[in-house]
Parts: sequence; structure tokens; C-alpha cells
Amino acid sequence: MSSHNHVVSVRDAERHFGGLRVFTELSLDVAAGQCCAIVGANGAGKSTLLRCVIGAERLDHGSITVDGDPVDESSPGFRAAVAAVVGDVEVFAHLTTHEHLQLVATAHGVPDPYGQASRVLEDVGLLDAADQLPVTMSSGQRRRLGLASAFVRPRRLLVLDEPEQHLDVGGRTWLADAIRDEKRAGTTVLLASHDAALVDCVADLTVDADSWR
Ligand SMILES: Nc1ncnc2c1ncn2[C@@H]1O[C@H](COP(=O)(O)OP(=O)(O)OP(=O)(O)O)[C@@H](O)[C@H]1O
Repeated sequence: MSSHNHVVSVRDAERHFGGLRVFTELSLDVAAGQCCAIVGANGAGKSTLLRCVIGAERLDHGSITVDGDPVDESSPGFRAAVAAVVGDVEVFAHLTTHEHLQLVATAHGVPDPYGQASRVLEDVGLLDAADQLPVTMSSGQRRRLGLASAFVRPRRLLVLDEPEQHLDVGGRTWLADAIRDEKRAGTTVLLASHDAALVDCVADLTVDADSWR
């Protein structure tokens, strides 16, 4: 099938580090509004694949397209389409939570950055931390801020690497609801996770990274 019908298409992908072949001959398609979950043991290669999808790493062989175009993290169209929470969110030390989100919203041309930042802070349960600086936040709050940074901006594809990390029980329930809302809005979600309950709740397609080697 043509990669055109899919938001994400991975074709015959290979990535290796020296003699370590993380994956080879890997192909994968995810349609609009669908969630693909990558599961598997520590070191299986989940993050490596996600980093290749967002353009933070290059494949050694094969191709990845987003909306039919090759991954190019410096292209304005690609950056507008792809929101990622991979690793810790990078923030300015001197900006509050609310200011950080306003900055991201402004950079992505959101019409009412102040209002949008407030709405998303409420959605992710961070209103109480709106005026805090990053250094004063807990690890779970930082995780929520990372997710908020993706939710505050437009997106066609949401890439989440172990988004459940550091979240409390309420946070995990919220996360599952948020991913379901994303799908309903037509956003494609690519998720790496160790949380089987989350994957069960949200995934239309599950890929087992343990089978890559
Ligand atoms: N830059 C690198 N140089 C060398 N080896 C690397 C590099 N990045 C990743 N690896 C190796 O590639 C393999 C896959 O790592 P990756 O981080 O993708 O796994 P993962 O499935 O995301 O694991 P986890 O569940 O622990 O997050 C691991 O064996 C890792 O050590």
C-alpha cells in the first residue's frame, strides 16, 4: 500500500550502533487518528525508533515518512506537524511553567497563547504550578510540563516515549484519556510504553520491539 494513506510510514528501516543491530527490515504504518504502541524490554530499541521518527537520529537504511514526506526536523512543515515528548522537556530556567507554555504556543502560531497555556495547564493538572520555575518542580510535575508542551501546540503526530514515567495513578488515568482525545481529534499517536494497562486502553496497533532482534 502507498505510504500516502498513512501519517507515519516506516519502510525497511535499519539502525545499528557499531556491531549492535537494534532493528532491521522494520516496516510499520500508522493511519490518521490511530495509536501505535511500541512495547518490549529495556534496550529493545523503542526510543531509537522514536528518535528516528522525530529526526533526532538517522536510520542507517530504509526510510520514514510523515504525511508522505521524508523525516526532516528542520523543515517548517515537519516541525508544525510533529509534537514529541521524548526524554526530559527542555525549558528555560528563568521561565515559569505558564510562560514556557506561552512561548511554545507563540512559536507555533497559536492565536491566544496566554489562554491556551492556561487551558492546557488545567488539563494536565498543573494550575497550582503555573508560576513555579522549573527547578522547583517535582519529577511528576516536570513530566506533566513535558506533555503540556506537546498539547499546547498544533500537531498531526504525537510521539511519546514512556509518557507514564513519574506519573501518579491519577496522572496515568488522565494520560489515557488525553491520548484517546488525541485520536478522536484525528491526531496520530506513536507511543513507547512499559505500562500494559495504558497500552491496552489506547493502542490500535501494538508492535513488540523484542521481536526486532
Ligand atoms: N548512541 C548510542 N550508542 C550506542 N548504543 C546505543 C545508543 N543509543 C542506544 N543504544 C543501544 O541501542 C539499544 C536500544 O536502546 P533504546 O534506548 O532504543 O531502547 P529502549 O527499548 O527504548 O529501552 P528502554 O525501555 O530502557 O527505554 C540499547 O542496547 C542501547 O544500549
